[in-house]
Formats: sequence, structure tokens, C-alpha cells
Amino acid sequence: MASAARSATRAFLRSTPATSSFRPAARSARFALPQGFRGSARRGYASEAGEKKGGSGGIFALAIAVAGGAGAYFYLNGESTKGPFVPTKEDYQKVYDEIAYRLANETDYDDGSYGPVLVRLAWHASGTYDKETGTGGSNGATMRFAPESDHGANAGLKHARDFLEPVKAKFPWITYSDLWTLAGSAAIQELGGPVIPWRPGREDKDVAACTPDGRLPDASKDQRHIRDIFGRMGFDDREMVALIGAHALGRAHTDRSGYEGPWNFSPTVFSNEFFRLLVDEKWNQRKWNGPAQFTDKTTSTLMMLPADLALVKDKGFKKHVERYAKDSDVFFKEFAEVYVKLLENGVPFTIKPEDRFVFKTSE
Ligand code: HEM
Repeated sequence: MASAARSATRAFLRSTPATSSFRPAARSARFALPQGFRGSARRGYASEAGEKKGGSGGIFALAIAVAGGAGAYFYLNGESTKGPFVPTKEDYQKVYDEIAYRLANETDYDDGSYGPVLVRLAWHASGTYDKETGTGGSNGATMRFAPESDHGANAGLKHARDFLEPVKAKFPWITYSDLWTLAGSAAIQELGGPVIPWRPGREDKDVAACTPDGRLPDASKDQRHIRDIFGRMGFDDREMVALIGAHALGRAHTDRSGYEGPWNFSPTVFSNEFFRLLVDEKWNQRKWNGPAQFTDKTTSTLMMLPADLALVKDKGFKKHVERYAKDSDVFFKEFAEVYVKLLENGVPFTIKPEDRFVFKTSE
């Protein structure tokens, strides 16, 4: 398990902040400049960022154009020998390392990790996809703008967006939509989950591309609603169940969704615990003033949403819940496949699926 997950879990169990681990790999990533950000190209970037121009080279950055899905920057700084900056897999690994570094060190949040809320950001950015119209999805990062940022379902995701701002500042060539999805993949890996192959190619869109409210699931609803919402994105029963298994991570917050509590005792470790508890535990309706939710009979400290319990009420869903509860390897494999699909729906990639990047998880 990655050290971020381990330290965050300790923090949750002891309710004390985890000591941050300082890894040499992450440390070098922190100070590394991406390929192409040296010499004149770097000056071009500095000038774009508003720093004072200097030297005799004249205008350093005449134009910056984002080329194609790869998010390549052209630095037309008067030195025609310099080509466009096209990020390589190694450049994206540096972005991954920076996110992993921040996850390991920014532990004064929730149960000790921003990982779960990053997974939710990537999901809500992607889960607006409509296969009929081709609208929504991760290609656009339109949650940067109101009204989408103010949609009830997106409450609390500013924490995740703000967490990633320093990463965007350090690697300005990456689009927000690539950054948010890469962060979702990185968080799954760093919290002990499966490898999530990833490819770049998303472009940021403007406010006009914001999706209408109501495309994300409503936790108070049942299996019919789940099939409507996830069917619209192109998922089948098995894929829907696997995806919702991400509720092994994180917790609900009264000031965000109105619900409260974690789904299991290790909310910063990716596991099949969500399914095991759905099958093995008895869930009673919680008596409180908040919205209808369920609590475990054994400790009364855990939580299930009405939509979570629909997964064991419905026969078509339940058989997958039981498969995943029994076999964590099967869950990890099928989750990885469907999370990749979620993050890629509607994106016009130029990179082929077989050339997806596999990022190295932190030691
Ligand atoms: C029927 C489908 C789903 C419903 C109704 C649902 C609903 C919710 C709700 C109400 C919360 C609590 C938000 C808060 O108060 O902070 C939440 C959290 C979360 N959801 Fe879902 N969700 C669904 C599917 C998914 C999927 C497909 C994923 C990822 C693949 C996911 C990942 C997460 C994560 C990681 C959290 C924890 C966030 C945190 O700790 O801040 N959910 N979800």
C-alpha cells in the first residue's frame, strides 16, 4: 500500500494527524521542471506568467496556442529552432508525482487525505456525460464555472479543485480536465487501489458548455434512478456496481450532501469493504434529523445511503455486490476498467487505448 494511504489510515484510526513522509522521488518531482521548460522555452513561460521580461531577445512569448488534445504549448519566442512543447509520459508522471507528494503531505483534512475528494471530483467532472448528445463528460472541466460548480451534487468539490491549483500552477501546460482526471487516477493508486491507466487529450471548455443540473445521481433514490443515470452514460449493471464500490473511500458531510459518516473503518484505503459490509452487516435506518440514511447494527458508526442499499435490494445488482465482496482481486480489476471508461467517455483522444500511460505509484 502506498505510504499516503498508510499514514492517512493511521491518522483516521488514531484521530491524530499523520506525520508526513518525505520521499526522495517526490522531493525531486517538486523541484523538477517539465521537459521543454528550460532555456528559452522557460523564459517564454515566465513571461506568460507575468514575470518581468529581460535580456535582448525581444518579445519572448508572442503567442501561446494549445495544440490538439495533447495540450501542447507553442512558444513562439523568436527562436525558430524551438518546436512546440509536447508533454511526454515522463512529464505526466511528474504531475502524478506532485499530486502524490501533496497527498502524502497535506494530511490535515478530513480523515487525513484529500484522496477521496479527488476521486469524487474526477467522477463528478465525468459523470455528466450523455451518450446520446455527446455532451458533458470529463472533456471540458466546466465545473470551474457557475452554474455547474453550484449544482447541489458538486457541494464540497471546491476542496479538491483548490488542492490541485498549486499543481496546475507548477505544470501550466496541462489542461484542467486532464489534471482532474489524472488526479482521480493518482488518488486511487496512492490509496492502495488498482493501477488506473490514463491518457491525455482533454481540452478545457468555457462556461457555455456547462451541463444542466440533474445529471448526477440522487442518493435518496433507488435502482431505477441508478439505471437511468448510469445508463445515460453507457454503463451496464456490472459496471454501475463496480463504480459505486468507490464508496469504500471517504465520507459524507452534513454541510455538503446533508448525509453524514464514512462507509467503513478505513476511508482512506481503497478496498472491497463497501461490498463486504453491504452483504455481512445489518443496516438500520438512522434516527436523526437529517435525510434518510442507514447505520450498521454492530457499531452504529458507519453509513449507507439509500442508493447504496438499492445495490442489495435489486437482484441484478446484488449478484455483482456478492462477487466483489468475495473477491477483492476481481473488484480491483473490474473497477479499474470501468473507472478508465468513466474518465474517458466523450473525449476525442488522439492517443490509442493501447498506448495509455501507466503511472508509477509512490513507494
Ligand atoms: C448511485 C450513485 C452515487 C450516489 C447516489 C453517490 C452519492 C454520494 C454522496 C451523497 C456522497 C457524500 C458527499 C459529501 O457529503 O461529501 C458521496 C461521496 C463520495 N462518492 Fe459517491 N455517489 C455515487 C456514485 C459514486 C461513484 C460512481 C464514485 C466514483 C467512481 C463515487 C465516489 C465518491 C467518493 C470517493 C466520495 C467521498 C468523497 C469525500 O470523502 O469527500 N460515488 N457520494
